[in-house]
Amino acid sequence: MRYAHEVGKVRAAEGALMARLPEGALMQRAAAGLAAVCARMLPRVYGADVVLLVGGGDNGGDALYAGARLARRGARVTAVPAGSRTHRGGLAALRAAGGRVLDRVDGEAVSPSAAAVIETADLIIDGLTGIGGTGGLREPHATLAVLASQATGVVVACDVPSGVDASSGRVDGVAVHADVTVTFGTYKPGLLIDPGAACCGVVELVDIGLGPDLPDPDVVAAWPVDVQPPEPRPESDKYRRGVVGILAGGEDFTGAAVLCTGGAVHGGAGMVRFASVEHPVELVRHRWPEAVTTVLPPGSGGVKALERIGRVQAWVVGPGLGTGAEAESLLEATLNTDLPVLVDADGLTVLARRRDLLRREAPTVLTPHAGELGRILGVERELVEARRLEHVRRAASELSATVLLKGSTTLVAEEDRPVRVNPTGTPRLATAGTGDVLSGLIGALLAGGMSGLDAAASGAYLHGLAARIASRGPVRAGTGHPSEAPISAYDVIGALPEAFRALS
Ligand SMILES: NC(=O)C1=CN([C@@H]2O[C@H](COP(=O)(O)OP(=O)(O)OC[C@H]3O[C@@H](n4cnc5c(N)ncnc54)[C@H](OP(=O)(O)O)[C@@H]3O)[C@@H](O)[C@H]2O)[C@@H](O)CC1
Ligand SMILES: [K+]
Repeated sequence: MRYAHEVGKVRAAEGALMARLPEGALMQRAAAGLAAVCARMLPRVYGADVVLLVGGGDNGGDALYAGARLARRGARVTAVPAGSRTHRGGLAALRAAGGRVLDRVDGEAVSPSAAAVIETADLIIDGLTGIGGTGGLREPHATLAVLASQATGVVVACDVPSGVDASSGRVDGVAVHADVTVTFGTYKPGLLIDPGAACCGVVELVDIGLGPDLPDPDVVAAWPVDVQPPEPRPESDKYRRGVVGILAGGEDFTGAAVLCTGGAVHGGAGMVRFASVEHPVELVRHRWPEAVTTVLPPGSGGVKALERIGRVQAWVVGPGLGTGAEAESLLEATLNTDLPVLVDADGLTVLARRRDLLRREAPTVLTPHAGELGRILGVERELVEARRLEHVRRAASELSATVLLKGSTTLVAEEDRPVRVNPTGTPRLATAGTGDVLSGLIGALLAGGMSGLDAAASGAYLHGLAARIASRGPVRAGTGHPSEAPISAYDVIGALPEAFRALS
């Protein structure tokens, strides 16, 4: 796992470690790591034009010491100081190494000479704000951040791209858009969660020895080895591998039923039981003959319906189900069982008015997007998008459920556990029906015996990986990048076997 700690924990660990080290040692470790990454980014350090954007705190100090190291290797280093003060030791080190220091930038008026060096630099180190940054960037930092983001040189953010809130990934206003972020001691949640994550480029972690002093992480992101879907054993039969029951679709909404069932069929379930009214059942039978289907006559109550369907090990309720009395009765019946239940889409709309149904012991997994979560919590969608970590945690705690918040950087939260941030995925996943595939897939993993947190996080991982596999073609000659194509929800289902194989 990649571990991320919020600012308070980083500072506490730093304090404990600094007490055992000579003064300035930690900053030298950070600066050495930063300079080493910068040197790797340049074709030649000797003669390269390097600009340091230097804020008033230790983040600026790191940039100055790293700049001094590059200057000693022959780079032409220019510091652009911003803010009311500048790190003294760092400034002296840069000057001693032959670096140039421009006049301090005040207000919005960045001098033409400062703007010109930023524009033409081979590499820009962003040392405006790190973990000490609070709120939206003030001037002149905001203008400098925009100039850096627009420049043609490589932008390397020191610890955190300035303008990104290190603990949450919030960005109020502008932020530096880096090609590489060199972060010290531990990842910060804001480097893994959008909108902050989108500002980071590639994140490089520099070990400065904080490890032994760091407590449990606040946020974690899986490596492939951390994702371990249930493996069938030689003695497994279809019942022991887990039967997932899907209650989805209606006369008007049939696609969700077919896609959700497809996610479960390719998600490793031993058997998929699908139940709905006649039309979606016909379509599911046609597309997924593997599924065992049940037609629910209109008006059949929830408990009776579950009896007709037969035994399952986990339920998925909601995609395309509608939000009326029948949908509510089915949702209530499944939540009254002692089985794991995943609630998605229309099921979440019903839950928004029936939160009482969530008083249960068995695992409950909710898979909202920002709008659905906003409806359940009674806040605007935009606010959820802007503060994803805060809202997913709040939902998990208030609803006593595992909550998977879909979107760019999908998050999975459970009370008192580190939040899982999904590292896979592609913006091409933002297309109709992919959420239905995800809920079927997670349902299969739940039925296979995974906990709510593991099933949701592993499902998100596999789903995002399948989307990448589906959208990416061969590497384009001369670019080093794979070609890409738009994908459909069906393509994601089709790529699930390869995503599973990539983990084994
Ligand atoms: N912890 C560790 O383990 C280690 C930490 N290290 C390094 O120290 C960094 C933390 O340094 P830090 O505490 O001095 O804070 P920092 O990020 O420089 O920001 C403070 C400055 O920013 C300013 N400022 C704030 N908000 C602003 C805004 N919205 N808009 C504009 N300005 C704003 C604020 O201004 P003020 O509020 O004082 O006017 C002040 O001048 C950390 O990220 C890492 O790089 C490593 O060297 C060693 C290991
Ligand atoms: K920075």
